[in-house]
Amino acid sequence: MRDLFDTPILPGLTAVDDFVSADEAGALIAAIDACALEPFRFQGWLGKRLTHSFGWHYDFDTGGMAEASPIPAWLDPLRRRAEAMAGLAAGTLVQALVIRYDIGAGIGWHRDRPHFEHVVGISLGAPATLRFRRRIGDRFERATALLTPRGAYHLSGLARHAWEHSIAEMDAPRWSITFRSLSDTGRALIAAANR
Ligand SMILES: O=C(O)CCC(=O)C(=O)O
Ligand SMILES: [Fe+2]
Repeated sequence: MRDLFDTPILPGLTAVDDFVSADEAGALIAAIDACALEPFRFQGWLGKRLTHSFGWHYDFDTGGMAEASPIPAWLDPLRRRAEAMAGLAAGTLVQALVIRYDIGAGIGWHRDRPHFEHVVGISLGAPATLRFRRRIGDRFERATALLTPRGAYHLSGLARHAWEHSIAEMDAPRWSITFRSLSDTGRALIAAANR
């Protein structure tokens, strides 16, 4: 994503508009709604956004990773396009998390779990602002990226690892699909847990 002067807003953040067509977006939203969506769970607390993972499931209650049902056929072509957009080899993005944000749902400040490396998100429904912050001494440096409906973004490098991101509570419904690759840390943690 670039500003008026064509410089990236954050190193490691790229975004494209119109990643999926309007027809595809309608079908993807219907397919997400047909998933067994559950409120995001975090240490005994239930979030307002509804989620379902494929490929791998990171459990925020236990801090563990478990294999989940495979990425379904309806997501596979999109995953391939997400890999191409991010310059990743086919088969790299092994997790898909689908989310529905109803009115009043958002996502608080976080960095994605270290088990994962690349993050490619597809935004459906209402536009949203992805907010970024990183602590510099006693203050926060901040940046924002507009997530246009049907657009995609890729987080890697500094945007992925040094900055936190969040989305304010929505005032209209939004759906997202985020594909992730495993990190070396993630592979090591999975191997250690299976020993
Ligand atoms: O909905 C989105 O696009 C962002 C989701 C997100 O940041 C996450 O699940 O870690
Ligand atoms: Fe995230």
